[in-house]
Amino acid sequence: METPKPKFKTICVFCGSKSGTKSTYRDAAFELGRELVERKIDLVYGGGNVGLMGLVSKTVYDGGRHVIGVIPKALMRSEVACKTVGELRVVTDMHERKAEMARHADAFIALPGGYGTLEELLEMTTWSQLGIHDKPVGLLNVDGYYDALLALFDKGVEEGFIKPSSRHIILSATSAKEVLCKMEDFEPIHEKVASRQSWEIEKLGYRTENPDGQCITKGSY
Ligand SMILES: C/C(=C\CNc1ncnc2c1ncn2[C@@H]1O[C@H](COP(=O)(O)O)[C@@H](O)[C@H]1O)CO
Repeated sequence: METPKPKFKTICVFCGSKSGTKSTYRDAAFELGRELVERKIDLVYGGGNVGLMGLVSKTVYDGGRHVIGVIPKALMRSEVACKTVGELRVVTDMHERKAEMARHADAFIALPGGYGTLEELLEMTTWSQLGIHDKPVGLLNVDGYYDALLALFDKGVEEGFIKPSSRHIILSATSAKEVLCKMEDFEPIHEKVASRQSWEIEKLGYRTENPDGQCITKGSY
């Protein structure tokens, strides 16, 4: 019997530029890296060699998969270029970085992290809500790190700020295997809109079109 084609070719991982205080965060980063290798999935990420970012990228690279790091000029220092594994793409700013990471990825996963990780996770969630992309967004809730954030999203639904259907954009799980399974089963919430719109994220912006190819939304990140 033929092995089914892997659903994702490249996954973008958002995660801390620090490793956190518990070894479970490092274990989860390593486990995710190994799981990507096992499933023959390539990695795109923020390009740093520090914290959980460094751990995931090294694990995927050492496992023989392709790794693309996308880093803004301002964060780029010569010692980083030497230590970062895989292919390094230098972009002009943080906005271009996010668009470039999204363009390369078939799906997104966030591990524990700080403001940078949260900002990336929430932006990809917002783009999904708006129908700018229809790629799965996974959240690895290691050791309950994201419990408070998930509770806030539930409150957002209760208080009428988040649509119940949008609450399901973020696919949360406690292990790499589980989150990847959920992502494989993901059905885009914007199925109709997405099929009517063609979307593309170019280096400096995005554009969505109606079925006649006329531009209906255009902007830059
Ligand atoms: C250049 C180096 C360290 C500087 N730090 C970062 N390098 C690359 N990418 C980064 C860096 N800091 C944040 N990011 C992006 O945000 C996320 C992590 O931020 P957090 O606040 O630590 O959660 C991460 O996904 C990156 O895309 C030396 O390598």
